[in-house]
Amino acid sequence: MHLKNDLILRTIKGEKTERTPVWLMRQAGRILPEYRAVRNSLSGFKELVETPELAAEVTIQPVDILGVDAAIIFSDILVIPEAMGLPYEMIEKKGPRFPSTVKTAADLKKLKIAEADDISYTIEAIKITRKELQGRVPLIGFAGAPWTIFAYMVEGSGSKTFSKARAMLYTDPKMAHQLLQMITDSTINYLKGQIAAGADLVQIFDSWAGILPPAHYEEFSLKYISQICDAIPEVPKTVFAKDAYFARKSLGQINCNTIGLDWCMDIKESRQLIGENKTLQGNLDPCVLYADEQAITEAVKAMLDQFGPQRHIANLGHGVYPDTDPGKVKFFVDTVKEYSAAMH
Ligand SMILES: Cc1c2[nH]c(c1CCC(=O)O)Cc1[nH]c(c(CCC(=O)O)c1C)Cc1[nH]c(c(CCC(=O)O)c1C)Cc1[nH]c(c(C)c1CCC(=O)O)C2
Repeated sequence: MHLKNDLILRTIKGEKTERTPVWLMRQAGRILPEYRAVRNSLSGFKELVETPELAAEVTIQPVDILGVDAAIIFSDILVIPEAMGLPYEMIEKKGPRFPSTVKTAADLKKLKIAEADDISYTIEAIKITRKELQGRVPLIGFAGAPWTIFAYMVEGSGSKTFSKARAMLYTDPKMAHQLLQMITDSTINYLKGQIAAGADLVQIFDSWAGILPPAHYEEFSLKYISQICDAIPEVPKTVFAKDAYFARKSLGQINCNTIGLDWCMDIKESRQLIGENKTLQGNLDPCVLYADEQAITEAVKAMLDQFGPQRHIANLGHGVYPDTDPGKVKFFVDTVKEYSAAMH
């Protein structure tokens, strides 16, 4: 389908553009009252994820309301473990929980490699979204990085330390690699399904990258992210490895197009480490959006000046926080558009 706004795709190729594209991680859900309204009409988060028409509706809301330059499909990274045979629950105000976790070889044996068809609700949601967007903006597909998915499958929930998951890397590295490979194969199947359904680009979220020592990061995370990137030549790929400042040089060498930066990563230093051939995405501190408009304007300008006019997709350094005023988010989007247009 012809895209009326392909700023992100041109920026990823390194082309000169009329302004910097902008979207927000976790823009679908979390902040909009319009999302809450849809969500409250259902039994909970999972029902929304599994109802394609409504998932498509909340995917498009931020495009209509905030004016972002891309939609990201409404789903969750945890649909992969579920499709492999390890279901999750989403506990209101607390987050995800796995009633059973992977502890032993017997637990591993019960799992399978997921096919895209096992997550047909999200594949269907992508088809509907794509149709309803009518080419207004590109649609981003996504998955969790194998290490981050592994962390939830072994730990069973969120955690400050993920000590059960990290322990397995020392106590049974062979089993850890087996599980990581199964997650990787499942993720490749799933992302290929998303692309066939109409995703224009994909992002891999390695939310728990930063808790691994650098050598473990290379062995247990980057290796598998790299496999995924190599297996998906069809569309541009973004890798966001939160807190993995130590891995920026290696990330610059894998087969992806864009690297996401969190707000603690120095922009110029990141550009030096990653090199000139990748597009960078990020990286405003999500807390800037609690400040007044003048402070937001100054922070946006400082960010845009440091990234420069090319090979930059403006975003926050992590997902937008749930209690952020949507008006401030809109102001952020508008400010990026206005100031970057002047800069170009
Ligand atoms: C670690 C992780 C998860 N999910 C995700 C990550 C990686 C990104 C990151 O680091 O923030 C990714 C994700 N989750 C969701 C999306 C939708 C698309 C988007 O707007 O980006 C995406 C891309 C919806 C969601 N996923 C979740 C919600 C909130 C559920 C609700 O109350 O409606 C949404 C909109 C629930 C979720 N899902 C997860 C957690 C820890 C939680 C609870 C805390 C929270 O994020 O609100 C796992």
